Amino acid sequence: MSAPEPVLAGRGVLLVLDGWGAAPAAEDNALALAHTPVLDDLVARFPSTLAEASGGAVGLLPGTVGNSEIGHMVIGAGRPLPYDSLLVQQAIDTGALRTDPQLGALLEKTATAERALHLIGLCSDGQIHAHVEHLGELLAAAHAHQVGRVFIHAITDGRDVADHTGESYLARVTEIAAEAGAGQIATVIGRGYAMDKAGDLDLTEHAVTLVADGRGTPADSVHAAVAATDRGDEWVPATVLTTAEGASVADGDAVLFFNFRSDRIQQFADRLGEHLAHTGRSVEMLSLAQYDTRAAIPALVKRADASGGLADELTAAGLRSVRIAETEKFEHVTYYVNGRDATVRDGEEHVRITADGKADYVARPQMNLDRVTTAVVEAAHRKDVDLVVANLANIDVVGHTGDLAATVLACEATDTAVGQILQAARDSHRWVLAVGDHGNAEQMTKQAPDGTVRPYGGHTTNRVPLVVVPLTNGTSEPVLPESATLADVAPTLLRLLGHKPGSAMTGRPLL
Ligand SMILES: O=C(O)[C@H](O)COP(=O)(O)O
Ligand SMILES: [Mn+2]
Ligand SMILES: [Mn+2]
Repeated sequence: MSAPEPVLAGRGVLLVLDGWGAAPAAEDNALALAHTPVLDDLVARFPSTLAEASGGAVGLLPGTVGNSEIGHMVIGAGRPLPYDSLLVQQAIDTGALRTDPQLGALLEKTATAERALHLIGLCSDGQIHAHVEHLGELLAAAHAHQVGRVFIHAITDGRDVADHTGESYLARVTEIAAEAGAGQIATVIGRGYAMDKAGDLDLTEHAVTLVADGRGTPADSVHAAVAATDRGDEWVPATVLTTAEGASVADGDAVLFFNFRSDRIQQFADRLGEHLAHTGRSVEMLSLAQYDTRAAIPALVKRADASGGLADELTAAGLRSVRIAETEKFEHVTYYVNGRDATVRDGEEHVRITADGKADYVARPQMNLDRVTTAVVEAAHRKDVDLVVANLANIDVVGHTGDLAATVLACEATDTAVGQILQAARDSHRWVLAVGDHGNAEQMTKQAPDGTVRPYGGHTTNRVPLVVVPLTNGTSEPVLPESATLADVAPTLLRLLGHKPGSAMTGRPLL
């Protein structure tokens, strides 16, 4: 007779610790510096492994840091998904982007009517929202179609790349334009204004009126633009370069957004479209990849299919899930885990914990973790909930500030919350799978292009801890494979729930 199955199927908790990466202890590893007895014990005492969460393992270009969108999409899909940045690069490599009929028609029309083309996007090689090198292909197409006036409305980063690197990326934009034979930087603004996703339209308005109406501080160089603030690249104020004449968007012009990720540019794209329409300007818009804007914007690169994931399998099995996160990561445990599908399926409940007042992550690294934890504990005690899916945002969101001390506090607050959630799971006879969606806090400095080591709040290519606290019959603890990827999470969750992996899943159950 075979040995009894050590792992019992039952109800459980998927706990995503956003930004929880694995790296050796170091003076810039906030997770190692933090006092985290719960997480230390969790990894030491229970079946655990390290999962690939970046590059080709999740559907990104090799060597590319992970991000929350693809991380949660792959956690849900149970397979790597070609991410928008990969699909854009493939379209560039095959020549498909440069010869795209939609792009060609827009450029032809703009050139013939002697109107201007406006390119808007994040100028860095962070590869989370955009890649500055994609500009080269778009500018080359504009040059080929002889578009006479091409204005680049540059958004500076400082969040996905080391801070105070904005000027070097803008210099690269100028080089790219010269190589392509088209384009000049017309305006500069920080992503804090242009890429807000929290609905703060006052911030967005700075970017809208800058690009549409030229409302900004005049500057005679990108150096002057970037130097106009000591708040870093994320908060460069709306700046108009006096070297670019007549760069406001006029009636009949064309706009092309070159961020490949939607979630932080869509608020700006929507508001710009509304502002131009309200001021009687008819402007055609295109986006490099598909956006979730209210008003549809034709996209040059379409999204990969992400259906057949966890959400579909839970529904097919008649299982109920509750999705819990605070605002910054709410879309991740719902829309992205579900494969960028906004359908709220039967048996799926959403709990969004909203912030009370304006977020200040350095001053309040605990964010709203207490209320998130309370909601997770409550859901865990419900017998009608098969799977609780929760994201604790602090390690990543505070990590993005680049402030090491605040991030250490965020890790410690997370540790306490995980302790409470593990206790609730024990009390309610639930298994727990805890996993990071990409790395962040384990590396809080990075060498900048000039060789200096600077604070770094961006993501990493490090593997992420994946730990299972199983329900067992007390015979033996399962052992997880030495290596895994985020694609193995959904098959493992279904196994822990007593179900087989979905037919579309290429990941495998880890126990
Ligand atoms: O948008 C952000 O906050 C960062 O650029 C990316 O972080 P995320 O991928 O964790 O959302
Ligand atoms: Mn994340
Ligand atoms: Mn992040």
